[in-house]
Amino acid sequence: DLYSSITHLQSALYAERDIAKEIRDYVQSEQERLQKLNRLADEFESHSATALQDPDKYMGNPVNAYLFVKHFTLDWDNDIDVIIRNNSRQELSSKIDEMRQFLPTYEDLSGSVNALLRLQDTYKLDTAELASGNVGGVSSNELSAWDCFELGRLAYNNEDFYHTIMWMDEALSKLNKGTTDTGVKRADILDYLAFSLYKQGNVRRALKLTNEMLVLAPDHPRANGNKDYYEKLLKEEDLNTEKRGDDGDIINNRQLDEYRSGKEYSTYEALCRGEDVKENKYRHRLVCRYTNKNNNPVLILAPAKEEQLYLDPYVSMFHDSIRDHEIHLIKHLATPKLDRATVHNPKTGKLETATYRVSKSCWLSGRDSPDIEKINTRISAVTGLSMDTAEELQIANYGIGGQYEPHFDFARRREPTAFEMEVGNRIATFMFYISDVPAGGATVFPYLGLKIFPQKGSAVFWYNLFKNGEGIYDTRHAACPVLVGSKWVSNKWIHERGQEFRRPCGLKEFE
Ligand SMILES: O=C(O)CCC(=O)C(=O)O
Ligand SMILES: [Fe+2]
Repeated sequence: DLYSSITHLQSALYAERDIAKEIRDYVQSEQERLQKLNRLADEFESHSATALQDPDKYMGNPVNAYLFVKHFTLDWDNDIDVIIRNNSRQELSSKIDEMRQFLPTYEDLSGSVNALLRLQDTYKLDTAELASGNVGGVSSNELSAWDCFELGRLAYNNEDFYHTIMWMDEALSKLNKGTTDTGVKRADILDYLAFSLYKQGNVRRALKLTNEMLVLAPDHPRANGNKDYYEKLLKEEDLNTEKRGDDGDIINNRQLDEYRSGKEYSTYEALCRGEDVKENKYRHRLVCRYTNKNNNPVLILAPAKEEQLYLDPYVSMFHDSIRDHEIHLIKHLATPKLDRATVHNPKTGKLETATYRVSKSCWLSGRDSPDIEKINTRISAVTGLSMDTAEELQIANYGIGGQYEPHFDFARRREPTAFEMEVGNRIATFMFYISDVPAGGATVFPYLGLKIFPQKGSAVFWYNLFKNGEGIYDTRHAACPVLVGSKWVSNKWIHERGQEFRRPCGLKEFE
């Protein structure tokens, strides 16, 4: 999901605008064509009316006969046919077909639904709140009963009955509130809802809803069969087990938690929601300070504003460490572009304007711009580390739901290729936030209990390796799913080689 990019959907917005223009042009030319057709009908009417007064006399005139015949042969092919035929409609639909490549697909639809459902779980978002257009405090468009129904249906197709129930319930309640929705019928919602409830073990409510459905659609074949089946199941249950005592809504968060195995994942999700999961051991010793390692001249006028976040392992944040114009440049260099170009179309043999998606590299170096080189110099000044073995600046853009699950930035012993690298392992990570994120998208360290919410222009820095070269496993970290907005980060990985004098190796972890 690292690159689940929002820029793709943004390109679709341009395509939407262009399609609107094509439709307007089409309507305009159609209106002109219809006017011409009207005039043509007028001409035909008056001509035939005159001629039919005395057809023998009229056609007996050779000039009249010639003009009449010419009208339906030469004139027809040259002018009239063009007016009658609707070429522009063909043209419109082929232009729209051409633009389809930029428009969202069914794959995007299921991607966006999966993202939404995942966010709903991670951030414990209430279905009704979400449907009313409140995404964790940020407002969005409201969902209609039909929108909720389709969301539930997509979950159902993935056999995700848990979410099907939530969204079908919401579709029902929207319908009950009497929104003027024609897209979905109550019986259809009940159909999906009842079956999903049965699948999740809630036979009692499944039966109740199936009975309700049979009132609306008495001849529904599946519902009649299901009703008998559910009744049989419940009778057996009554005979074999004690009563549960309620109407058995056993779908709750506890079930979901059990489904999500592993404590790390739940710590990760709790941190993402902004919960405090651990006391920071170093809280009383952390400082905010101006740093200038090695009295680097780059920083004498504007020392780096450092905020320590953790001491062992060392994690800190550098505020205002990249300028707006640099951020602008980085995004510009890294964004896939829609370019218009005039090209030769082999089908028509003409020069035509076409729209292309031009993909730019997500890795930037000093070769791309001298400003990127300046950024390197600054990272070196701030961290005191050499940039000789730093990788190119890596740009990542996370769209809605985009996340990066817990991982290490250094290579483990069992990944031999990384150890064969001449530049060594990744000794440290320096990561810029180059956007704000309205909701979600924190960087979290589950073992340290650290949660860092992106601030445009700030950077996070940490060491991945002890002085003896061993990996610091406590640096395991993750990027939380983006709830609202688009998150941009830019990573600089710094390697061991070249740091011999700046951060000398030791035999132990710290000496
Ligand atoms: O985007 C983030 O917050 C973390 C990214 C990260 O850990 C990585 O790219 O290695
Ligand atoms: Fe990372």
